[in-house]
Amino acid sequence: MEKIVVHGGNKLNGRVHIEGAKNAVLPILAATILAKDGQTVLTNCPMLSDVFTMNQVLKHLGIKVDFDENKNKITVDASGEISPEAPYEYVSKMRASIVVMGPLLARLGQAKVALPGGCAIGSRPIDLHLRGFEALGAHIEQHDGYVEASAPNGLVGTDIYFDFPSVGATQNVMMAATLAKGTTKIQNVAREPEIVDLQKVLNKMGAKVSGAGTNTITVVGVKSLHGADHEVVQDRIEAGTFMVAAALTQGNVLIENGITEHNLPLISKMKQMGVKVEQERDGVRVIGPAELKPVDVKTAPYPGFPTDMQPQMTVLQLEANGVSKLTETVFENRFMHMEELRRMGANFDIKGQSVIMYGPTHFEGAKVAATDLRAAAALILAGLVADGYTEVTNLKYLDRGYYEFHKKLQKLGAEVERIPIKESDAIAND
Ligand SMILES: CC(=O)N[C@H]1[C@@H](OP(=O)(O)OP(=O)(O)OC[C@H]2O[C@@H](n3ccc(=O)[nH]c3=O)[C@H](O)[C@@H]2O)O[C@H](CO)[C@@H](O)[C@@H]1O
Ligand SMILES: C=C(OP(=O)(O)O)C(=O)O
Repeated sequence: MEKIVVHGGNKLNGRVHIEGAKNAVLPILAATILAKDGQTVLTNCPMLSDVFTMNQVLKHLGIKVDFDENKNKITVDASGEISPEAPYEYVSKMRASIVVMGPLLARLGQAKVALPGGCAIGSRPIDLHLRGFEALGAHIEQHDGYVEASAPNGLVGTDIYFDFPSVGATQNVMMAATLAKGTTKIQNVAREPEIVDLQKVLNKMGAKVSGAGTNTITVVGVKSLHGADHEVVQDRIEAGTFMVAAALTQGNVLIENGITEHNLPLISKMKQMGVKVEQERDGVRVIGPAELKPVDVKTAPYPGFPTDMQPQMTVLQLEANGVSKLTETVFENRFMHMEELRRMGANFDIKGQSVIMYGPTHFEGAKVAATDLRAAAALILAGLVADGYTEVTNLKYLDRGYYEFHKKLQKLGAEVERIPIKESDAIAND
């Protein structure tokens, strides 16, 4: 086991390279299940533990997967016989594996996937996914911790309305509909850039999907799909995390090839706080001010403020001079990082879905533990501006979504290292 040790106080300066998006590549890997012919070649794939887990899921299904890590390239060949079952060992490691269900059901007329269960940020049910499959004509049964879907005569296109624009349900149902008979219209869908990226891949594979990025997606069913080549879209959450790092440390950082339009809610709030954000030829430049102004933020589905930037944003708000509020509307339990930040000197009250923060904070280095992926990033960010040393443990969460985070921070001038945990420390962390 390892920990990250940060010595705070350095301003970040320089350029940072951003990887392909975790939340785009995972559903795209699931989509490769649909290709009965040919290979799918994905480039700009981030080297993250979640990506390795999804590769394992595909391999378990009988699909050939080759990850050329030097080239960030994954080649998938799903042309042979495949199995309909994704077992608990894999699904429990990563909730996103539930998105294999739509492609399996579409291709095989059946799917058996372990129920993913809850996680640190909330309960995360899959009722919207299942209702979508049922509307397409699938029969659903749940037993022994598994959900089984079957449609022996194939799925049939229909009109579907989601009560909430769930990202995973949108992806799962749009993939299921690609091979359905007739047309499927899905309303109140998620509009995230990762949904747009999935639509691009599906269409390259021969599907007829339109509307991604709006609140209605239309899928005209086709007979079969084939492999395709695709470059995965940039990770807007990794980009946003480095934007916050620059703003927080009074730094000056160029986010290489940053896609401003994917981070508008974050950029708008940072500008209100006094941060300079400028589009340049090579990317987005972020310059942190001497003093941050307080702001109120509310998370919402895209194009609202992303919940995946919420923990990082709370660190920036805590550093601001005055009272800030953050309201979390997407997940019911995403303030776990706040108590760790309290150990570093943060002063705040949690009232229902909101946290009221009293800045500016005099962050002090402490031993803290990550509770989930973005919490891990937030604690490291706080360490960048804390007096003394901050030690962050539970890095398995960080590795789900950030590739060599400490090395990228080092390159920008932070004093940060990743080192093995001594046995005596590990006991304290159990
Ligand atoms: C791999 C991936 O892309 N993960 C992202 C995806 O997760 P994920 O796809 O799981 O997120 P959803 O949009 O589905 O979930 C959002 C909310 O809807 C609820 N819900 C969802 C489905 C359902 O059937 N019933 C239901 O009630 C969830 O409990 C949650 O409160 O979108 C989230 C919201 O932007 C992000 O935080 C995650 O990083
Ligand atoms: C919550 C996240 O991911 P996942 O849905 O994969 O847990 C995230 O990326 O912040």
